[in-house]
Amino acid sequence: MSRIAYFGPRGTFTEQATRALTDGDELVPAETIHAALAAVRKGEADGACVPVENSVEGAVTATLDGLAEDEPPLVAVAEALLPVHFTVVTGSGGGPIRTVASHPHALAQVREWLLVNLPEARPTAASSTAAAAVGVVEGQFDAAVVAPVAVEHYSLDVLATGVADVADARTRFVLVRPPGELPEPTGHDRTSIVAAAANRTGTLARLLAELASRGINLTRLDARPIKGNFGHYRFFVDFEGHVSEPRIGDALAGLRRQCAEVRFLGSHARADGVAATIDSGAGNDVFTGATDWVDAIRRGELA
Ligand SMILES: O=C(O)C(=O)C[C@]1(C(=O)O)C=C[C@@H](O)C=C1
Repeated sequence: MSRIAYFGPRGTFTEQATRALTDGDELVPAETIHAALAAVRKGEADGACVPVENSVEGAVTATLDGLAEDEPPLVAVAEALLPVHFTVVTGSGGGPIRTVASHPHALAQVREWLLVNLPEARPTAASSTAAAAVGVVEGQFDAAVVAPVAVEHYSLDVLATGVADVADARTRFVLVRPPGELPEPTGHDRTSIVAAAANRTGTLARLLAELASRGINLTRLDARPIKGNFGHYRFFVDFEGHVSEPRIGDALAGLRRQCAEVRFLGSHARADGVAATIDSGAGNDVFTGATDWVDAIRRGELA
């Protein structure tokens, strides 16, 4: 049985994702994303589950920075995609609702609902949706916007369920571990890297050209500042394919040549099961064939 840390406390969306990604493992809540990742780095947990991106609010920056900056590196081995529909809860005491707390991502995803349904309540940021639930139990806030799983853990009154300004909102979560055996390729994989490229004309274009010229489809591009170096950025690039494929290996080698600093963040199956689009003339057979051709020349068998 593995010990898996997750962004908690108990009752977050991340707990729901962790349950979906594990089977009989011991799940250990951590108060922050940083603490969940640190538990793995310190050897206190075998893996950690953290949110990466939300379809409404975009990147979860604490996760991106934690994966890019801290040592030792961690690698994503699986992902989960959860529909994000919130439950709005209150304490059992009744009374007027003057404050409504949640994770900033959650508050941003229900802003219109709050304006219509709780116009008098002041939105207040909490470290996670579940931390907001705890705050309601402890009398700090009158209401909270939480994950459905939170009502299993805390004694709260449910005011509304299925709350979301954007009906199709989703968050993607990853399970990260120390580098080790990689997941098998499935044909519907995602590879993630973070690269710090030199601040020169065309650097980002050259980096992306390594993927485009090999017919590799991007699934996400984010930039985060390199702290203490104003104007310098790291680029997070997710793309279709698995590092074990010749075409992806070739692209990674190209990226390595372009960038002073590249960190491999994992290759694993996509939760949405979308198969990689491979342009004609850019399949693995073409890459293997080209390498075989060079090898034959080197052996003196071809000209
Ligand atoms: O606070 C939680 O419940 C989380 O798991 C974090 C998080 C996020 O980081 O976006 C996850 C999903 C929702 O979009 C709101 C909050």
